[in-house]
Amino acid sequence: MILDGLKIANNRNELLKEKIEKEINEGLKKPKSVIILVGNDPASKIYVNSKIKASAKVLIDTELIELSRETSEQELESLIEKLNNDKSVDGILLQLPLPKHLDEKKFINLIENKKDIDGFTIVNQGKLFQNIDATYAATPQGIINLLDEYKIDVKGLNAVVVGRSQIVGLPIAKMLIDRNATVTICHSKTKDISFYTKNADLIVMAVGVAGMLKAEMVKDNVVVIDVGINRVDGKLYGDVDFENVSKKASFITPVPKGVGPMTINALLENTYKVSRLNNNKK
Ligand SMILES: Nc1nc(=O)c2c([nH]1)NC[C@@H]1CN(c3ccc(C(=O)N[C@@H](CCC(=O)O)C(=O)O)cc3)C=[N+]21
Repeated sequence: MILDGLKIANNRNELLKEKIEKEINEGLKKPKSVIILVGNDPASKIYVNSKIKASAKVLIDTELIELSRETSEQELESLIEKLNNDKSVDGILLQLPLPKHLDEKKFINLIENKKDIDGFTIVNQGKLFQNIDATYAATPQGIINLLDEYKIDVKGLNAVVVGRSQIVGLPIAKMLIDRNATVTICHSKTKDISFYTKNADLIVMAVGVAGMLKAEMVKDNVVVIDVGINRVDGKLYGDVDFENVSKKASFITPVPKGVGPMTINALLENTYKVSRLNNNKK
């Protein structure tokens, strides 16, 4: 069965829109996020545009600030500080990757925690790891929302996460542990990934290698979550050999229309959340 991320995300976005609409009628301000895009990476532009479109549909205002590839550290720093201090701005999203001369960690952590709709700052990441309510990273949160919507209970499952990034692999592993899965994290130096995946009830692929998870690497009835977005000759592929793995899987996400739209939905839900915390200060 295909886990229809697009449909679920659309449903959740519709509910969010109704909630925001009602609050606007009651006199509250629209939530507002600012997206900072440095340089003109074509993939980043596509993602940013889809975030702006999705925001408009749920009545969240967005402002896009495009900076040149040559933006200095000083310029980016003062922009983030200005947005931190602007009470009309609820959320700030610094689109990654940044050009090489700009240190991503440094700038992400300049964003005020309460405006960090990505959940990427040290404090918000730390709050996830200490089970304190916060904005959590959108892709792992979106995956959990998708599993919840399909009532897939991960308790007691052998879960294998392939990929150990700060923004997907590590936080999804933590979220799955919290839901009582037994989690193994594999990565580029793992000797034999299929040793782990063959015994897995749930696999999260988040590495960025097109078609890496093959049918012979999984058991029957596995649940497969594909976070990969790999563009090959203009076509989009996940990290899973979908055609063959889908024959063995009980549930599987497609690419596109799987995790991607759920990520955007989680970002919108985070934006709404921070805006309502910020509201009394406007
Ligand atoms: N600060 C920051 N926050 C992010 O959340 C962030 C980021 N930087 N940098 C890049 C990644 C990537 N990302 C995606 C979001 C949606 C889709 C998405 O909706 N994809 C569509 C397909 C879109 C297409 O055709 O390319 C789908 O899967 O159906 C994909 C990728 C968010 N990211």
